[in-house]
Amino acid sequence: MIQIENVRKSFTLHNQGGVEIPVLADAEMTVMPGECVALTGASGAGKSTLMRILYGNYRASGGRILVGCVDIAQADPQEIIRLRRETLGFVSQFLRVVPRVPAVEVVAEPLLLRGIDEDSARTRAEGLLERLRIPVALWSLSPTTFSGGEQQRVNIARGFAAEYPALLLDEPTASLDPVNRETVLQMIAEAKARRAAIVGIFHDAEARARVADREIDVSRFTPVMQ
Ligand SMILES: Nc1ncnc2c1ncn2[C@@H]1O[C@H](COP(=O)(O)OP(=O)(O)OP(=O)(O)O)[C@@H](O)[C@H]1O
Repeated sequence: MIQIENVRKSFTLHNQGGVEIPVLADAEMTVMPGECVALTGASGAGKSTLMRILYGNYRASGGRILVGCVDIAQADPQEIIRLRRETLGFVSQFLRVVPRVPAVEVVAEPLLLRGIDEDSARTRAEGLLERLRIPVALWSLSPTTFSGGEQQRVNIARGFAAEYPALLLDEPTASLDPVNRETVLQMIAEAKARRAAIVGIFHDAEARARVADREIDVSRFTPVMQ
């Protein structure tokens, strides 16, 4: 479902004399449907960079990144938008809050974009908010004023709403209490059971051990300095 081959990435710092920072070289990885792969490695190894490349936020300097049959390294912006709508979800660490949009609409949006009717989308969104213990009184409010953990749960509800075949998770349990953390681990297990291919960064070692089938240490892709 997700396959990367020979991926390279270096950053050019244009505002600092064009300095090149090589971050990844010869990165390879395959994630099958129903599998969860955890990216590990020291701080600065390139875990977030690899996730952003997989989501199409950063363009790889070379190589192939297949999600389904789309090569993200070559895809144009329209193809990436379609891929994100139909195939690839991303639960980032922080919710990008749009003022005045109620939490329930934030969660339902990916479903509406897929053409699901408003009532069904809303029912599913409410079900997820309830499961993640967001108080009903907050559903119709913008998450702008929500606590860190509440925002993270709204973000998780949004990421899991559409049941994507491929899912990227960046620290999904980071600021959660034990009960909600347990719910999220269960949701990840259910996504695997419905054959989603998952790539995650989990600093929480116990969570990682519970959901990940394999670990890939990203430092093995650190370029050798000449
Ligand atoms: N936009 C950018 N411009 C320049 N350099 C960047 C950029 N993003 C990341 N880097 C560099 O790439 C390297 C890898 O960073 P990255 O955030 O991917 O590491 P990480 O493994 O996710 O670390 P952490 O566990 O601390 O989040 C770092 O040296 C960082 O400085």
